[in-house]
Amino acid sequence: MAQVVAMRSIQSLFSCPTSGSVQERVEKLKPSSFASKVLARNDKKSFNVVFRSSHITARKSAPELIPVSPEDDSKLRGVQQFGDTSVAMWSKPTVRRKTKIVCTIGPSNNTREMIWKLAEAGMNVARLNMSHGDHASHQKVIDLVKEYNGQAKDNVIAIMLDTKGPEVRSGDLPQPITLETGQEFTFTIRRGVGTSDCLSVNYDDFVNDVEVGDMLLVDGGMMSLVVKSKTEDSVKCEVVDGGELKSRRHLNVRGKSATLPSITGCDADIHVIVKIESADSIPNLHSIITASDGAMVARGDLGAELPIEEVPLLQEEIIRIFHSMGKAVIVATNMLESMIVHPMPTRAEVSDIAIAVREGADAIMLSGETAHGKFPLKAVKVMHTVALRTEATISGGELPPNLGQVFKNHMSEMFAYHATMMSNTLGTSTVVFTRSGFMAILLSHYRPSGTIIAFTDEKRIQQRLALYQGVCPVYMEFLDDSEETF
Ligand SMILES: Nc1ncnc2c1ncn2[C@@H]1O[C@H](COP(=O)(O)OP(=O)(O)O)[C@@H](O)[C@H]1O
Ligand SMILES: C=C(OP(=O)(O)O)C(=O)O
Repeated sequence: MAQVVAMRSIQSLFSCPTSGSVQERVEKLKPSSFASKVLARNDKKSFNVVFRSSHITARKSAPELIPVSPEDDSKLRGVQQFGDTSVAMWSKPTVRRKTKIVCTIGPSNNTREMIWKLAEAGMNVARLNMSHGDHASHQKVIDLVKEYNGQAKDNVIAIMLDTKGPEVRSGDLPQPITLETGQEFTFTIRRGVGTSDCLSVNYDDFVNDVEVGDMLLVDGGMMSLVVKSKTEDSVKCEVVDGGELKSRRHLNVRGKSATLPSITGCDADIHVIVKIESADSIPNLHSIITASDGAMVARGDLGAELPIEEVPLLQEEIIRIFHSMGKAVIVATNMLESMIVHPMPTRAEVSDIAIAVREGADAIMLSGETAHGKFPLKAVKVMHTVALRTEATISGGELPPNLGQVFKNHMSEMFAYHATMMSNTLGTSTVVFTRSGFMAILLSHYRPSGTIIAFTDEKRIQQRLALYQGVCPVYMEFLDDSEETF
């Protein structure tokens, strides 16, 4: 069953003035005087009550639940007011953030308390990087997310397993070592080596793949070494840019893709998101799209294998191509890197988030910022606020160019297209009833201005839909008679 209904959204407490001049907006954004601060605090109280007391039902209007901490409420009121770009006849569409946030789970946030707090702060997808941690620790996180989902009515968290794919990594070290510029350092394919001048790599063909003169990049270029000589099992290098080398770091050869075996098949009923991380994948994007449900723009590895100046162009291109084919795209790596150690992002990082949102990414990702950073919650809140603010400036109504050619199901596309048109014109949310998730994904593809509230009778599908731009997935039991369900 898949049914689409255009639905009017609650206006809640938000007022909707027209966008105003830049000067007016700047005035509004200036720090408030004491009097207005007191007012804002009083406002916040009622604002919270209204938000927290909303529930989603099939018949009632859509709720205005925003996964955000209470202290952000006053800021968000501002966001809504300044971002009214709606062309809608009746009202401004909902202010729920559409771009989803992926948080990598690691030592900084793998507790029950932190998973709950991250979810409340805006996490939509929990990512487990299988290159780190062990199965038991990942299982614990999966159980915690399931527990959270079990008690959260309408804020479900998807789980993304980042499998140990075809990547070259250095081995484990008892403690980080310092590489000094100019020193000799050896990588070996022998297992279990981890001293101050020699370290294992996890890839047996490493010695065959690299050549004398190649530049090896650690963590996408945080450190680099030039290859001086090779033996049967080792590669002797000289450190060009030194630094602190920790366990299990990414290794790339500048400008080369490793000839690593890739995953060839998968029987499980899972969504497959491919990581676009090698130079080799770029000419093959079209076949990759067909074989996957979406893509992650792995900017770290991409920027190591290709010249860094190509990364923003590739990001835009990958988003465009995957989106035009109706597939999800996640923009990953370094989005708020400085927040691993600082409580405030750089302005360039804020711009980076805004660009990914404007380019139409379904999701934006935090890696070390949440996995081992000092400010995981603050990082999520920054991402949430910047995405929401940016989305408020994007006018809806632009349709993907290849209408009727993506999903090969013209009737569904027609429904999705016209529902999007209607909801944009009326300034409403869209409600869809979907068993497989297909119709919700199709609607997301058209990027309506309002939220897509997707009711499904499959918990698995509800979780999966959490990744898609603009989709608010809600579980409900469907009755045999669809009239009764509605
Ligand atoms: N499950 C985990 N256990 C321990 N540390 C982790 C885990 N997941 C991530 N980390 C830490 O967070 C960092 C950033 O995560 P991520 O970007 O996924 O890793 P990487 O860049 O190594 O591929 C990792 O380098 C690692 O130090
Ligand atoms: C996302 C990436 O991979 P990882 O998290 O494994 O560093 C990347 O290379 O950008």
